[in-house]
Amino acid sequence: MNNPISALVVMGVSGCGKSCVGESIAEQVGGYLIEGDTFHPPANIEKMSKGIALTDDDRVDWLTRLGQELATALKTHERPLLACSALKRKYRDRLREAVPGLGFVFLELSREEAASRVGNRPGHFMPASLIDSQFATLESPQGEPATLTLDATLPIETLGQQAADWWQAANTIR
Ligand SMILES: Nc1ncnc2c1ncn2[C@@H]1O[C@H](COP(=O)(O)OP(=O)(O)O)[C@@H](O)[C@H]1O
Ligand SMILES: O=C(O)[C@H](O)[C@@H](O)[C@H](O)[C@H](O)COP(=O)(O)O
Repeated sequence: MNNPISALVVMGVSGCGKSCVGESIAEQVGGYLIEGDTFHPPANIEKMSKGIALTDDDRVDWLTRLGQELATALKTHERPLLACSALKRKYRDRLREAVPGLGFVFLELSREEAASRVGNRPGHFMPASLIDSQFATLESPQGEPATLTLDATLPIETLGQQAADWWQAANTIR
């Protein structure tokens, strides 16, 4: 008997592809994507724009809000997804408390590739100078329940397909 996955978080450091791959998964499964960055309070955006890394305290209310958004989406939409860095175990556990059966897709990327992507992304508040702090904060989710790790250098469509297949397989009654 497998454990079904109710909703999915696409996680990892800035630039790993959470938004792009989240969109691709949503397209492939007919899902509803919540963009976590749009729920940061203005003070968090201001900090990051100035090149100052967020602290645990800065992220508490944001994570609570994201848990609420996901829980609400579960009632109103089929297959909700959340694009959210979710860098630490305790951040992920906060989301799991809000949404039982939550799955995580971890997009694994090197520091160099993440810095290059963020440096070349126009019109975004996140500076490449914060990449080091993202990696310093990151706790890999490998070994945690309902977690899939993918090589974030694969094409976006491939990543979307792999995640969609994994989600579907978890929810197929055998
Ligand atoms: N698998 C990929 N291969 C090549 N480029 C990618 C891939 N995923 C994302 N990108 C590019 O990297 C940048 C960051 O992607 P984005 O989805 O915004 O990441 P995140 O939401 O994790 O910060 C964008 O310019 C995007 O086009
Ligand atoms: O927890 C954090 O430190 C932030 O959520 C951070 O991880 C996030 O990456 C930024 O908001 C930039 O947005 P992108 O992840 O879309 O680059």
